[in-house]
Amino acid sequence: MAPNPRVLNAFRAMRSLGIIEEKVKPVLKKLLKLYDKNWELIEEENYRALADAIFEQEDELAEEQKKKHENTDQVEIDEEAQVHEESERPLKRLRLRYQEGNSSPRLGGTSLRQLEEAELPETCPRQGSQDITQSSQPNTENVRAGSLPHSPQPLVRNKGKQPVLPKPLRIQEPSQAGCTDRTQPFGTRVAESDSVSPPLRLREKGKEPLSQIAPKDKKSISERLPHAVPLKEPKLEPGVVHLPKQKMHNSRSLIKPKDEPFTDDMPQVLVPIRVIHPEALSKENSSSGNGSIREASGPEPLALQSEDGEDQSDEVPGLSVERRTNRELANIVVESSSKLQIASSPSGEVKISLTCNSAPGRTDFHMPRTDALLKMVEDKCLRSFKILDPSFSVTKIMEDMCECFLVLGTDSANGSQETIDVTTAVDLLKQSSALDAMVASNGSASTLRASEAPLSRIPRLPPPSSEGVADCTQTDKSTTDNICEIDKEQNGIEQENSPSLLEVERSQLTSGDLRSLHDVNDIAKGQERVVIALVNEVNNEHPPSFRYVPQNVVFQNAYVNFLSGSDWGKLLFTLSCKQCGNRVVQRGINCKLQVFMTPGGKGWGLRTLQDLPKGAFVCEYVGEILTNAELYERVSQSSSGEEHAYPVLLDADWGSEVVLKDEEALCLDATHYGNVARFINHRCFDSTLVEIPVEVETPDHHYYHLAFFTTRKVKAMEELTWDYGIDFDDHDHPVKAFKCRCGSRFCRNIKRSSMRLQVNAYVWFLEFLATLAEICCPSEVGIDFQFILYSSITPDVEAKIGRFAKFSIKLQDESVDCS
Ligand SMILES: C[S@@+](CC[C@H](N)C(=O)[O-])C[C@H]1O[C@@H](n2cnc3c(N)ncnc32)[C@H](O)[C@@H]1O
Repeated sequence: MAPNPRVLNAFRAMRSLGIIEEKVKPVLKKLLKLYDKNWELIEEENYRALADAIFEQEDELAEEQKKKHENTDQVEIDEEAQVHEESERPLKRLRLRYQEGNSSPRLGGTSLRQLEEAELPETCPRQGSQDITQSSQPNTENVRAGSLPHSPQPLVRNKGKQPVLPKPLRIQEPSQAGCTDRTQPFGTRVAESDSVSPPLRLREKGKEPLSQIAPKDKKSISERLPHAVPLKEPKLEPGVVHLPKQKMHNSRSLIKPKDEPFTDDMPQVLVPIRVIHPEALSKENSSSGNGSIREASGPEPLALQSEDGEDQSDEVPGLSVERRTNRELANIVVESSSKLQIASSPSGEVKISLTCNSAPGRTDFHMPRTDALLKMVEDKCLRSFKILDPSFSVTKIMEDMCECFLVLGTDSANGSQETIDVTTAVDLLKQSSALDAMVASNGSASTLRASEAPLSRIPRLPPPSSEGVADCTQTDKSTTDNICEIDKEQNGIEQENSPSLLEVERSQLTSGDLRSLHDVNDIAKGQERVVIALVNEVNNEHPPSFRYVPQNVVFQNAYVNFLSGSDWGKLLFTLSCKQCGNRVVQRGINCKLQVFMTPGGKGWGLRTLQDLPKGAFVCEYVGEILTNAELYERVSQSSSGEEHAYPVLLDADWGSEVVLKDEEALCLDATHYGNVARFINHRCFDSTLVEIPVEVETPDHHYYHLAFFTTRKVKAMEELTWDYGIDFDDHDHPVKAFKCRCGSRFCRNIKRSSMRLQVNAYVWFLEFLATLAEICCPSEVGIDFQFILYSSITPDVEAKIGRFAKFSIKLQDESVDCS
């Protein structure tokens, strides 16, 4: 009998991850049984469930073996335990989470045992309710999730949530007819003087009572801070964008993007992130000028340098000893001259090992080097890991996954040694943003981290001071020409407090750039692939004061976890799901944009100079990564909300029962440091952009990027807008929302008659249902929704709803009670 092609495909998929058939077979059998032969569940996400189940089984086997070993030699136990504890801790913690019924919202993170316990129909990742909340995305044509009648978010998040298997992203880039991914909204600012601008608030989903995320005994930042923009989920072309999970937000929260990352099950090691800056790959040629693609002239400036390496963990309340230790370790590793080796033996075994030699001459990291710490590094890092099976090929994976011109080592085909010196690897890595992402987001424990050392990382900023950015505002305002001079003192302060930051910026800017804060011909000062001009044809307002950074920067205590694991299989598998989204975001802005003074009183805005297709990546929301506590501090210290109109909360603890403290939860504040996204204005309805969270460095939920994608075709010169999700009726908010001038038909800031509101609510609801049906019931499944529409609904709304075949619409001359 001919082999089942689906089985063969499964084998093939696993083979590409380095898993041999012998290992696949039993697990596949089991899964098929569990899933009642529902192949789709197995095939989803490039066989993620299968791969995870295999990995899980391997882990369990290893655990068993370890136990056996422990029983036979008690003496060895102690030593072994010491050695293994560090690397295994994350896994243990992970399991603990599962045991506690915490997150693991995805099938991918579910063990076989769990699968057995689970009721398949319930856990089906395609089940409507989960996917719906996850993916309902506001869009011109579809429901604005934010306006949907969501039920209140339970206090305990995600408990009982069914696993959700995100579909692989299929990204289109603007240059190639569109891109996709996930973005995130942000804040508000006082455009005119009629209101105080609140920080960007969570996208309020209609007027639902949104859940309290904070512990009862303590007001979280989201409660204390004013308006924030809630995350809304894009509903782009089915199959094109993978939509993040959506959560309810406290209407007082700042923006909290939700996503359903792929690797809830991955082990974590808490170490400071050392993000490899996405180097632009090949630069595209073009003419310079407004919005044009910048012509490449040599290598892209290397990105931001890392934090200074100070033992800041000590300053961070609540940081565990483990975390500190890992931070120290990481610093030490970076500090040392390290050698990363990836090798495959003739028998096919692949090993990754790191050797660390103290480099006494180096002074660029401030972490004190002590013998004890170095010893720890040696104990815990100088190990080789058996990684994968014989069919695993470093070269192939790297080439396949990163589409880069990286060729690792030699003679992989004949099984001889492939060895990459870390320096060589780093040089090569610099040329591949995708590979950067891979290393950054999944670097195997302490192994790959070493390779980051020479690369750029998220810079850590000194606290803002009165002489710092704020002064620059003054300088900026007083400048009459188009250039805002940087306050000299600011530089001095930064130099003193954070030499690394200055160094980073120097590496990014020409000496001429260093002198100017804003160049209206290119506010990005050459840091983006494109030139972004700023024009003001409306009034005399000067360019705003902030420092342009193309990439997020870390402020003070913000602590970004670096998820890692010693399992390359997991690493690569995860990447295979995420690479597209990450890559498109990391490549940076690729379309022609312009900052302009809006004629409608919204202040500066952002527009496109070229037609954009639906689903095109526009830009990332870049700012300072702060803890919520730091943001609160900033906001409470500022006299007006205006200067803090740009923060966005990251939903750092979604997918977990654990409520992060304000000292741990993160947000992005583009007030002082930001990119072009800080100019994107709010629009209540029919906004052109949607925000999508993208995990680039780490698949945990603590930190991620926010990327903006178009929700529809956007014409050249159209303003790019985003629904901040502000509840303009929330008058209890500590900070009053700005008066919305979005001008959209369904502006939420316009007083309407109750009848009108009722109609609006009803329309929103219908749109929601339509989206829901579209997402969870693809065409092959019919849902016969019967709607009775209020007859005064305009023909275009009717058409919009009517286009979903699943809906049959009946018009009546009766009012509909929307409640
Ligand atoms: C993230 S900033 C957007 C850029 C801002 N317009 C500027 O000039 O820098 C958010 C601020 O812009 C203004 N804004 C954004 N959308 C608006 C809208 N629809 N109506 C009025 N003001 C708006 C508000 O002052 C808000 O606090």
